[in-house]
Amino acid sequence: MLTVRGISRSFGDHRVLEDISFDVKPGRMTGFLGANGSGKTTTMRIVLGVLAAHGGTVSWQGTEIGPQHRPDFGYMPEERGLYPKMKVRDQIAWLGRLHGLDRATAEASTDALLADLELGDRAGDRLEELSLGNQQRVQIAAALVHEPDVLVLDEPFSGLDPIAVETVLDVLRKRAANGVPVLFSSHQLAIVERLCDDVVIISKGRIAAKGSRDHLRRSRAGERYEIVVEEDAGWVRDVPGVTLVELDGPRAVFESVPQQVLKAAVDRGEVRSFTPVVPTLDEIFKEVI
Ligand SMILES: Nc1ncnc2c1ncn2[C@@H]1O[C@H](COP(=O)(O)OP(=O)(O)OP(=O)(O)O)[C@@H](O)[C@H]1O
Repeated sequence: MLTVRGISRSFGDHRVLEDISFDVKPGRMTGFLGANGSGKTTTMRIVLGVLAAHGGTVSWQGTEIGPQHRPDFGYMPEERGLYPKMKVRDQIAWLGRLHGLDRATAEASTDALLADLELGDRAGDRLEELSLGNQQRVQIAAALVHEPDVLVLDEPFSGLDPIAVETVLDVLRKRAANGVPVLFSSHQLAIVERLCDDVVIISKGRIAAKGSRDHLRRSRAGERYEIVVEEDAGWVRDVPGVTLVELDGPRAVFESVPQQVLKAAVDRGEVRSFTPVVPTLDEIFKEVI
């Protein structure tokens, strides 16, 4: 498990991280969310050890991380750092060798990854000849080529079309299914909602919410319900104690006194559906940041 405890960091007088703690568990995809400038990249750089924290610790498998752990990590930095003029396959295999793989293993791993990322036919092209989305996939290959034990990916889905997102998702899920903890930042909340098991949301350098995606959503479901009836649901606002949140013809979203609303609806005629409203990650995000 990757454990982040009490991390703080300032740049000059500007405190950008304060008491950041979370876990990235084996086999789980952890989405790291926050508005622009909230401190995601700074946190990930500290996790990787490329930036020092001013307080707190980062541990991997119970040991505080140090340079000896570098080969265990697969890192996709925010500032993408590959060589535009180098051929895709040569570049990825070379990175594999830099991480200690022998030539045959590096090449085999490169070929398998390029195939999984649907880049096999671009293997002999120079990076600069690829579209931005395909260059992004090459960056992902670069982070994965040495079969790292833990993945830290800064915005791996930015710039990908929906089909490419699926391709990359499959590749990352495969790693997670093999027990690799995956931490990734993203602004694409719909993707995070589908993909991640756990979520960490930071706001202005502090943890705003964290936990399993499902628990986070359920725990914030609160007292909100949706009812759909046969005809206009405007009467819901007249039920004593109710707070009407939204009304759209036969559909009403409201808070409190669910039993009374349901009983009134049954008395009036057919109820099409009656469900608690579980907030989306998008709604939780907007509420906590
Ligand atoms: N090297 C640096 N020197 C000074 N300030 C920095 C430095 N790196 C980051 N910051 C500041 O730290 C804060 C957090 O930045 P960071 O890049 O971690 O945010 P982020 O959540 O990754 O944002 P984004 O979503 O826009 O990528 C910002 O206010 C940024 O200006």
